Amino acid sequence: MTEIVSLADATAATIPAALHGCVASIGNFDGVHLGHAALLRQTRQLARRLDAPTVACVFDPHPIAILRPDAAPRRLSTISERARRMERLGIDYLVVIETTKDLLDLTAEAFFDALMINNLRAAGMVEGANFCFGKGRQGDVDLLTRLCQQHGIEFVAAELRSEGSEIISSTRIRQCLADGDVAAAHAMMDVPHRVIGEVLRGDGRGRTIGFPTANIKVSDVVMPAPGVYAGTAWIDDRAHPAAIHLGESPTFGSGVPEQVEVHVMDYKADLYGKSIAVDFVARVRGIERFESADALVAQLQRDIRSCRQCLQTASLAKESS
Ligand SMILES: Cc1cc2nc3c(=O)[nH]c(=O)nc-3n(C[C@H](O)[C@H](O)[C@H](O)COP(=O)(O)O)c2cc1C
Ligand SMILES: Nc1ncnc2c1ncn2[C@@H]1O[C@H](COP(=O)(O)OP(=O)(O)OP(=O)(O)O)[C@@H](O)[C@H]1O
Repeated sequence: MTEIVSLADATAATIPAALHGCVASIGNFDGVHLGHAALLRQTRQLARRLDAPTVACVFDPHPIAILRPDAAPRRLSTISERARRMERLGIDYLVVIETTKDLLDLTAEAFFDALMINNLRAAGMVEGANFCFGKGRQGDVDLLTRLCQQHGIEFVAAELRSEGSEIISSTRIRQCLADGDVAAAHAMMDVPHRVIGEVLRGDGRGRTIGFPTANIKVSDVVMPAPGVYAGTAWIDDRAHPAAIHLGESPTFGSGVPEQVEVHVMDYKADLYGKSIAVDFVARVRGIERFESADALVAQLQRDIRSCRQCLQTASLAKESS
């Protein structure tokens, strides 16, 4: 289990002693994509060699939310989802550092002293070549290498992983989702994009047309572009194939732009009040306005077939990879 440790003030040496002497990596690790995973595996390897615990440090809220609130990106993954993904990579602790203006004002050297030396007393560090730290992102990997040398901390520079011709990053994955390309986001994270929320009562129209939908109130994560998607609904820890409608319902002149409605296939029980996780696997089509409820129903029947096919193809691709 990756244990979540909150650090309200990184400049006060309050981290639990169990983390002292760790091998650490700092970042946002939003989405815990394949680049992050490769880096965190190296963190694990170095920690094995040094017989040390493994620590990933993230900032919450995202630093941009403090520096330029209007430009702050929505997160790909909640903190607990990041911990869940890190568990499989052998990370013992996820330190969540509260981002404050004072913290972001520290020079690179002062930030390193506060977190790595006084708090974590790190034995090792692993970062990618594009890592920056300290006020105005002035500290780079060259400076980090020197600081680690001075303090007898073993430093490993992780190679940057790419997909296609471009480096994988959380920013790139957010862009894929904004374009509705959930399959590309999936390819870069190794898991589909996930939203989690409570099932609320909708207008009840879905049931009357033979396609009941669970209306989800989603937490503050990135939403893919409006459209119809094939996905998986996780109910009580069990996976069910699903057809997802994200956006307004122009046929009925109802709904709101980020409305998530999930038709869980082959499922009959009442879902109201339950919290469910929804994974976006493949995009099927855009939202359309239909001339009648019958025309929508005919399209929904085709959508269900397309969704089943997409899910089968995705699971075969996963098996063969
Ligand atoms: C897979 C799927 C695709 C849908 N596609 C459309 C669409 O293209 N246009 C539209 O107006 N509504 C679409 N709907 C939304 C239905 O209009 C909506 O689910 C229905 O109004 C039920 O809403 P309610 O449960 O809030 O009553 C789709 C629903 C599902 C489950
Ligand atoms: N593609 C990658 N391959 C290997 N390491 C990476 C990759 N992307 C980021 N890293 C490293 O992971 C750590 C955490 O980085 P961070 O969370 O800022 O990732 P990011 O995906 O680049 O995010 P953003 O898009 O918000 O800049 C840093 O050491 C960074 O250099």
